[in-house]
Amino acid sequence: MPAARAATGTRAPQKKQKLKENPKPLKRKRDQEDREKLQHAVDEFDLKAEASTKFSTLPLSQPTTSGLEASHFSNLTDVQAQAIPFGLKGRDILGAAKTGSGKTLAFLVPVLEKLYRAQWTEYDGLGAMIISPTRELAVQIFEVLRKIGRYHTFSAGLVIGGKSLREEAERLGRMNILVCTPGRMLQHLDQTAGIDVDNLQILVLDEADRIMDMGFTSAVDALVEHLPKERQTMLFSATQSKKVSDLARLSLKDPEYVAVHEASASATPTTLTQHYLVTPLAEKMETLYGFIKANLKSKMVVFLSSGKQVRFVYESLRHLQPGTPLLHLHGRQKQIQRMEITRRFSAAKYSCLFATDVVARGVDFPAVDWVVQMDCPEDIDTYIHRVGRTARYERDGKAVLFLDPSEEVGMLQRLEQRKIPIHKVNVREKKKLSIKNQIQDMCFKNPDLKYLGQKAFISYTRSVHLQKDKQIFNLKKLDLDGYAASLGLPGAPQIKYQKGEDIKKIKNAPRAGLSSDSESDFDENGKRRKKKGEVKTKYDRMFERTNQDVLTSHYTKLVGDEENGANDEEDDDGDFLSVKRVLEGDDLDGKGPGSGAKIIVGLGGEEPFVVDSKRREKMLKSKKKMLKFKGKGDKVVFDDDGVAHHPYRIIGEEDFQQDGSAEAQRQKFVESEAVKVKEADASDKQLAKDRRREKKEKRKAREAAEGDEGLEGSMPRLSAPGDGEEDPLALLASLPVTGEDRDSDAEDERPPKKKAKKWFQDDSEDEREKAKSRKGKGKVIEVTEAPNTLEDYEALAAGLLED
Ligand SMILES: Nc1ncnc2c1ncn2[C@@H]1O[C@H](COP(=O)(O)OP(=O)(O)OP(=O)(O)O)[C@@H](O)[C@H]1O
Repeated sequence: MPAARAATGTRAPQKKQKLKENPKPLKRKRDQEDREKLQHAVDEFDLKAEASTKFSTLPLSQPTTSGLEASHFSNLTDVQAQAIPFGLKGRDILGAAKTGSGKTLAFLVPVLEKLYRAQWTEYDGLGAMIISPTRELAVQIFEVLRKIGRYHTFSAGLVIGGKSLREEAERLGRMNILVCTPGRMLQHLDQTAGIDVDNLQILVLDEADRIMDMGFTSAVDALVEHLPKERQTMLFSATQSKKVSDLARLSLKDPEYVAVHEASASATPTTLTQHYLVTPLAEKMETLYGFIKANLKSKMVVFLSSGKQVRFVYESLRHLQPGTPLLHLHGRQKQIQRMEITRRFSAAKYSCLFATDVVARGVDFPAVDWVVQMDCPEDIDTYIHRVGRTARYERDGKAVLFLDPSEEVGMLQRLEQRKIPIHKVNVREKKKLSIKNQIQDMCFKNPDLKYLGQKAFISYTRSVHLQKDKQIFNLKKLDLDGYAASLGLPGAPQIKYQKGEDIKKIKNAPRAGLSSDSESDFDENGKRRKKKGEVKTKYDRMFERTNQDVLTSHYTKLVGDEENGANDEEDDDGDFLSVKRVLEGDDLDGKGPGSGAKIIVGLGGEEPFVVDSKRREKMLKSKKKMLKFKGKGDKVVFDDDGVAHHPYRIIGEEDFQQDGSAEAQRQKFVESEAVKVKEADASDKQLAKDRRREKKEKRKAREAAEGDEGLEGSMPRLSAPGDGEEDPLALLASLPVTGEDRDSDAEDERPPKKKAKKWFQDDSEDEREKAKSRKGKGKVIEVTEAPNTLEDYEALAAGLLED
């Protein structure tokens, strides 16, 4: 079939040409081959062979290799060398390695490789989910992912809250890899349409033991419910346990247990030097201050047990200006603030950061010299993670733990059990700096600080009370009066405890309302945004007004923030214990309920409302209860002019008849209205007359002014003849009129009204009239006839030039 052959013959070169023009199919083919080769290399990779020491010896894709090189990662750390090969082979992993040993790359590299080999694209939905217990850590993981994944084409997102749910949700549908915190992610899975997790290939839990702690478990359980069972799962932490219940929950299949530090003597890095010192609770503030002053040329993190402690210590030491930049970070700060503080501390050479355990895990601050544990950690895992903020990746670091004499024995036992090498040091008496009086003085002058001190006291004693390990934590053995005095308080607040709470549960509990889009309920100043349809009363607005004096902020905390329950940290005591307010000597000066004194609020009722007890504070929150203090109020109606009147009332028939018969009353009404109309008519007429007269007078005045101006215009006044004196206005009068002046004088300059044309006048006559009127005012070139000859034009031009 020659025709057919011919046809193929002609088509073949065309196809070749097309391939040349469009190299995409060829590239795709090459990529496919590369991927197949890579998969083969991974399959062939011998897990039993001697562990690799360099990334270049691992079967990794070109984009990952380039990303690692560009980020200056070439040698593998122990945990990476052990975990990455298992990860590449798709095995589930339980990874435990010391702090700062490089666990992040140990899971990020397998994540990138798995999606690369699966040729993951934006249309395949979510391929990998990495869960972190804190926002700070999530941000950090995301940054490392961005660095090493820069040559890949995957889309990656960070889901940690801080933005409105809707804003986050819009982008989620397009992501291949998500780094998230458990609560927020669960919220999206429950509420956001369009997230496709059915294809999820790999799930990672960083700081897995923390995520599996009380408080997060239910969120993780619910989250895992949404995910497909067929997936690879990796769990990493510096303090990992093999708890079977957790593995079952996450449906790990025959997991590989990568425990790098088990072989070593200690669970902490060898480059870390660890000390403890015994200082009574009442002297902790002074010991800390002395320590900071002695290490001004250091970068240190000081761990405290609660956000309130952090705030008080930060605020009071800030006033004392120790001589190094102070920063503070805790979980109740706004996200943007937390990120900014993290950035500033990371960039600082010397600084002191007061923090809660929100940065105890995973956060990789560069070059930290000291970790100070001012409050004893709740357990040894927390101790290990806290001290792990220094001595990271082959660097040296030092740590010191402050212990009350009552905590020493118990804590040392626990540390010994975990083979943690720690040495006792003594505080040099010379170096101790007494700041008690200064703090008391500051609290006396500054009620805000005193209020923070009270809160710090309460939260500290509460945390000790709630700790499970009673061998270490024993409230009865603590000198609480001395502690209160060290915080600048005149006496220890009396506290009532409630039973049955768990400190871990409280610490890990997601912030009330945060699981909803609560963060969007607050504006950047931390004020609660008005919800749709919510009516604000005068009373609400009154409490929103801050900065009028220090006490308003106390009230905002007491009333506003307790209401929202999430914005500030001030609001979570009440559930577990309550402070019996004692009217203290120095509180009788009216410093607000925070200090046990009175506040008087005027609510429009007969008597002002006096807030002098907890019960009355609570009453302020109930609009219903406040009604009786607000007075009764009268009903009024407003007329068209906005004037208030008492409303019309229907009177009884007897009363009505007293004023005469209905007809008589009607007549009377008509007459009275007629009189009113007549009066109104007379006043209207008078008004119209007055207006006419006014107009007439104005017109006359204007005409008179026009007459004067005509006269003046013909008499130059530069030097008034005869008077011999220079007129101060003369120069002004000779100047051309400015635009503004012209406007204001527009009335006067209006051309005289055009006379009606007489029947014998033609247009040329009209022109002549105009010219005549202009003659007196300046030079006018009179053109009697249209120029005809060259001479005519020359004469005209000469005239114009002269002008
Ligand atoms: N292969 C490597 N080469 C050089 N530096 C590395 C390598 N791997 C990790 N690092 C660096 O070591 C530091 C600690 O790494 P990473 O944060 O992953 O530790 P970690 O084991 O997760 O610590 P933690 O238990 O505290 O979370 C980081 O600054 C990181 O850049």
